[in-house]
Amino acid sequence: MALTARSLSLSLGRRLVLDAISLSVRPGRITVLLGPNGAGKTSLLRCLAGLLRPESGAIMLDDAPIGTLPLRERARRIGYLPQSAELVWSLNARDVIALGRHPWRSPFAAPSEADRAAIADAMTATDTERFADRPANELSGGERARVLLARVLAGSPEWLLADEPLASLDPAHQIDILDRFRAAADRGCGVVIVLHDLNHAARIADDIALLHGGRLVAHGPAADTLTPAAIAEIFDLSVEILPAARGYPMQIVTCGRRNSAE
Ligand SMILES: Nc1ncnc2c1ncn2[C@@H]1O[C@H](COP(=O)(O)OP(=O)(O)OP(=O)(O)O)[C@@H](O)[C@H]1O
Repeated sequence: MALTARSLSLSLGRRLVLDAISLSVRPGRITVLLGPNGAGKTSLLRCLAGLLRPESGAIMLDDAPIGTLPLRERARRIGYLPQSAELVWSLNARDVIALGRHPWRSPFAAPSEADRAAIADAMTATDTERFADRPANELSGGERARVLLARVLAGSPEWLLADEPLASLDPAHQIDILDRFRAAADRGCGVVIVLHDLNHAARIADDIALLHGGRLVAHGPAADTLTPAAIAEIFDLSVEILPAARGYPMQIVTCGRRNSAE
């Protein structure tokens, strides 16, 4: 079982944003996509979710091109959390989260026991019970982000694709959510996350995919990919790598821009 990009190229407008990317991610593992702004992380994630059609190459889910899967099956199997989502519905947070069960429900049927359990689990995982009955469009940015993540988790997807899920969360909820991604992977879910924080990436990733200018520069365990040389090259940063400490397999200390720190 795998979610695979085969020689994937994508242009948006006149810009080549993904250039012959080949990458395979597996169930039970967390893959973090890292790279500077504009590197192509969101574009790759949207292709993996079947939301963007590449101009060449293919996305395969197991042995099937993703575009050949019925939409309902795709929605059941792949949970996609976009980078930012407006909440335009005047629904309370609980009802927004319950929308995550949509691919599993029959029209007009009452929620099943499985639906209710999945929604409750997702709310616990994201600590959203406290504001479950408030209108979702009146929540703070971080509260809204947790509701939208809960909505994806409620769908119990086999593949969880999340684009900067920590961006508006406070530090405690960032750690909670990283732990949730780990728990999902431990249950066999394949997780792909776009992050910007190098230490969060090192903490959570089984594998890191480094993107730069639409190309896949490296793919493998953090210790092999997050080297000072690679970070200097891709992010134009000078860093020191310190040994493992307190749950972090390595600590990346940013010293400054590559040139100014020399
Ligand atoms: N609709 C579009 N039309 C033209 N170019 C686009 C479009 N959407 C994105 N791009 C370009 O594609 C490139 C990759 O964008 P993408 O959003 O995938 O990058 P990213 O790595 O996720 O960046 P960030 O870290 O800033 O979120 C960028 O150069 C961006 O300007």
